[in-house]
Amino acid sequence: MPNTSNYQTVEIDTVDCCDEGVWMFPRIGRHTGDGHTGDWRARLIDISPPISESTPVWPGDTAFTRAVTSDLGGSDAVTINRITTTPHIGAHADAPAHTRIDGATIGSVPLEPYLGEALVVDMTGVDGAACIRPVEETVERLGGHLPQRLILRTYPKYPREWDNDFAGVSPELTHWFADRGGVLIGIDGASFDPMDSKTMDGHHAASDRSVAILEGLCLDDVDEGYYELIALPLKFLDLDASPVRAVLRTLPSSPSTPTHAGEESS
Ligand SMILES: N[C@@H](CC(=O)c1ccccc1NC=O)C(=O)O
Ligand SMILES: [Zn+2]
Repeated sequence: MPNTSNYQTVEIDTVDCCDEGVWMFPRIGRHTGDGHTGDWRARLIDISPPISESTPVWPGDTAFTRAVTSDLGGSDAVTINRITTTPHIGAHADAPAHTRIDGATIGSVPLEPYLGEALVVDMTGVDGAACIRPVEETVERLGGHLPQRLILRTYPKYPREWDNDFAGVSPELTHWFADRGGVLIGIDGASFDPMDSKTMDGHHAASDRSVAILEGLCLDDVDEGYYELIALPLKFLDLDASPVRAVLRTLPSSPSTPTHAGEESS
């Protein structure tokens, strides 16, 4: 059978990030969309922090623990763990049910927001909640295109321990983005609202505008620019959130994607 796919996996590199590494899946192929032709290499960048018993969680929330219930190291035929954890751990998706009594649970939200083109914006120099101006500036600098997903980097280095001072997402940014067709906002901080919030305005703005929420993304070494986001929540029917395995796949237009226009790919 001829390979009719646009892409071929050719090798795997790893680059350090968040202890466990950003995985790079260099792929080579012919990209025929976006006006690009010829060979290019796509990388898969893992933006999920590792989950283990040392992963920080919200003070008072349920930490990750595990216990072996069946053990290959003993006399059992298989190894099985039992886990206990808050679903708000590591990279995770919040459901409307997290802040709304009648809100949808994570198992019943639509999946489209969690897959597709995303813009990563560097907010590391911004004080307080992520706001509109840096997004406008980045969009302007990159040629004016605003995709439906926005990923906000506020940490120069993702914290290994709990940080009380994470930046939330301003409700104004969520409304501005939703007005322009936005369907998802992701952030590296632990929550859309500051730790002392009682009103959860950042979460409510997202629910009001049907903007999906990702929190706890590890964006170390991710440059500003356009990527494909892949970060599906699990189908937990009754839960308020779900961990996600979040990755960014580079596009021909992503930072440092080499293109060799005109060359034939095999
Ligand atoms: N909004 C945070 C979680 C959160 O707010 C929280 C988690 C555990 C215990 C208390 C919390 N918030 C306020 O009391 C999140 O979405 O991950
Ligand atoms: Zn959360």
